[in-house]
Amino acid sequence: GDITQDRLLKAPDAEPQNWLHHHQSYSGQRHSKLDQINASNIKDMKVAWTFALGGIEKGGIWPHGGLEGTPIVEDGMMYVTDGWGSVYKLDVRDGSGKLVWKMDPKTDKEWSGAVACCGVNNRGVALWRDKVVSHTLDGRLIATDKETGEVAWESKIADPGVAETITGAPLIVKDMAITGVGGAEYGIRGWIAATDLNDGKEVWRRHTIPAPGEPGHDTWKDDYEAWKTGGGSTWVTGTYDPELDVIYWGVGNPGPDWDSQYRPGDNLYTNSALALDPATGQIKWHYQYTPNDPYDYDAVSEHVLVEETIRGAPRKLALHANRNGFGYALDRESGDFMWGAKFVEKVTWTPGLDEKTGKPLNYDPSTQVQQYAEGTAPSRENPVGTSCPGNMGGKNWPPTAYNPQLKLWYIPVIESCNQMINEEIIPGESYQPREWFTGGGPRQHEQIHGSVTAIDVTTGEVAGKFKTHYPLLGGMLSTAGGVVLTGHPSGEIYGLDAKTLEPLWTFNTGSGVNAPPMTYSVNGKQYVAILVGLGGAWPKWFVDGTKGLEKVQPSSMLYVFSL
Ligand SMILES: O=C(O)c1cc(C(=O)O)c2c(n1)C(=O)C(=O)c1cc(C(=O)O)[nH]c1-2
Ligand SMILES: [Ca+2]
Repeated sequence: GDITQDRLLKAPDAEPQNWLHHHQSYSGQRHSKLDQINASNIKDMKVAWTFALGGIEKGGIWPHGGLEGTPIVEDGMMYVTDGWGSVYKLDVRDGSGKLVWKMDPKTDKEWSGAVACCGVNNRGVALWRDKVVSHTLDGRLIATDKETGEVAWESKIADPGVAETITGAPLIVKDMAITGVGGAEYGIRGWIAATDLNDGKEVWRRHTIPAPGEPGHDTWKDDYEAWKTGGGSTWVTGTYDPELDVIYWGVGNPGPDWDSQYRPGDNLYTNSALALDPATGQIKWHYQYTPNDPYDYDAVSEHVLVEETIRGAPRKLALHANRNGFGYALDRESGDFMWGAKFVEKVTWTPGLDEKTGKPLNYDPSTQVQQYAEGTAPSRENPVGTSCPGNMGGKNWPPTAYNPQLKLWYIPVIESCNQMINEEIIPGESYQPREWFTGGGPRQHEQIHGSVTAIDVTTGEVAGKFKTHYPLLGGMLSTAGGVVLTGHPSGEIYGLDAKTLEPLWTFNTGSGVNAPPMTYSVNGKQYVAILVGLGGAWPKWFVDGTKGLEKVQPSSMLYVFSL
């Protein structure tokens, strides 16, 4: 069918059998109304069918790719991507998956695999009108005919000359594709771009690091143009509130990551939530989580839009689980801080958040280079800092889910601490286009674990934890059947009770899971689908902190379950 703006708006209620948005709805709740599979019968869930994708060839510095995408399903047709951006259309109507077409964008593997900081990643497609819209790691936006699999047009929107890459799925708002970019580890100046889907032309491009004269530029206090290489990537798909007509998008870490002395000041709009006007890309408000970040605690993660009563007043909220170990509820009309919740067991870099402002308690607005807790931040004087969460964060990109009946928000957690090493960046000398510009790097030093942590959104309190041996690198699905699903890097998929987080069902896929589950229904039967294949940042950044995972073999499979 024709995917209109009206259909995208109504999809989660009007057609719960389909999954039309990357985050399942504009609100990003990843909560499905389907309830055929529920807490009492999930124990009987079995493999219905599987499908093998490609995309695990080596490229550049990466030993192999993995799968991180969320499948999209419309009326019995499924669209999935592999890490190199090939799109597969599968006919899933008769309880199996048959390939209809494959669109291979012929991504430049050597180039893009050499400048992707964190793996050969592609998190999926979006649907618009009669097109499938997707990104490639080498910086393109592609519109493919849904019926034929022929490319209708493509547009180069990121600049390979400065190592800009694209790993996220597009967000479709009013005939535009909204795209974020990666590359902060190479000193890019981040942006969010809107492309007109009728002709592939740019509508606006909002840089996340303000130029001289723009609001926020005065938070870059150096005198050698650190803003030009200031990072602020935007590599995770945002959300959209159609009533307020606002796009919410998270911004990544400042560059260089671990030499915060190179970039004195708060470094707006890095590590911030941005509320954007979809017509112009103007910033309506911003909220910065970790000013002058020395740890790589980015804020790229999705902002989940929910409505709840807090301290007696109904609020429109944006929920965000930050790499710094805290979950936040912001009032999404004003950007005001509502509550903060520590969702990891161990946070060492700050004693907590200010109750009123949500800023780290040891944030000092009168200094230009933040110290935070002693010994945690790497610096030129003390090059080795040790901090919890570690540099992968208490939660990385894998999406959260929200159950509006239970008012519970489920976070896929990484429990870690690690050393981070400072290397001084020399103004005017250190920066080379397409060269690493991190000002140091991480070192793992202890085994990393994980959990699903549930937060009660009305209070901001932790309501439950399901502990996992390895960090959760995949993401969450919540359903009206009262279950929560997630995958584990050593191959298990868990179905948990939505209230108690008690495991009700486990299945081992035989490889590692690095992608979020989704659900759909066809001919009256509900299915749960998940891509399987461990890649992402893990093969390069995580290995010493996750003993045992080196035995997990690369794979590139789609698993689909039903009763
Ligand atoms: O700053 C950036 O531009 C950027 C981009 C990406 C990416 O696009 O995948 C990651 C990161 N940073 C990052 O810090 C990180 O931990 C990470 C993990 C992953 C992954 O897919 O597993 N990507 C990225
Ligand atoms: Ca980063």
